[in-house]
Amino acid sequence: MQLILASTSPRRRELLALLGLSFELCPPSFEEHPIAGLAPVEQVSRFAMEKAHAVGAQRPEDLVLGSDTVIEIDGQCVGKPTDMDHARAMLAKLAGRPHLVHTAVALCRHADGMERVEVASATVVMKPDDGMRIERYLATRESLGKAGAYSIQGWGGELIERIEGDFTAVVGLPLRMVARLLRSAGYDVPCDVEALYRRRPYPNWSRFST
Ligand SMILES: Cc1cn([C@H]2C[C@H](O)[C@@H](COP(=O)(O)OP(=O)(O)OP(=O)(O)O)O2)c(=O)[nH]c1=O
Repeated sequence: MQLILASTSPRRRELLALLGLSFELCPPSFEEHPIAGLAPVEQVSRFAMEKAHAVGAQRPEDLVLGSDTVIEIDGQCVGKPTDMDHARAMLAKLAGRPHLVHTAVALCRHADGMERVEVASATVVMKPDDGMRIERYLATRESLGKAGAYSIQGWGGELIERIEGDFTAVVGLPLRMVARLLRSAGYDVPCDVEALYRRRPYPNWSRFST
């Protein structure tokens, strides 16, 4: 049984590789169509499951992992910015306050109908904008392609005061949860996950670990 990561995200590929597993990458053919009125946790679960099933339908014997990350603030979902102005508006909204980052992990295997999905949520507290911090950050061009328009593992770390929760959930793949889900689906994960969380071998992980 092959493990497939249904993702185009380099961050998810790097994070899953930290578990020391061999896996194949398959981009899901998938478009995010948010459903109005759906709570952010339900929305993110649906997207993760849809990504997993988009690949699972082509590879019925294999174990497919899909994931999705959204930000929640004031009960609303914030996804990825469409352009730099959108990124600026997102960061201004997040500045000086806490928000939630939800990352869903979905597993499916079409051959036996197995599917499961779970969400890891972390709180991220942003520094207030000092009139320059956001503009300086936008100049790094890191915002595009990132939920909430920032990258905690990159220069975006400068925008963040602290986090409460799993750092890897903020980056886009909560590894403790992934290992547990894979094991519960009968997949061998030989990695010592707790030792990995003590070593924190990813940019900014040690800085923000809780
Ligand atoms: C908040 C945050 C998000 N992100 C990224 C992780 C995800 O790639 C992205 C959220 O968008 P997603 O839509 O969850 O994923 P994606 O389109 O990038 O990749 P996939 O092919 O798996 O659907 O934001 C960071 O890299 N760092 C962060 O601090």
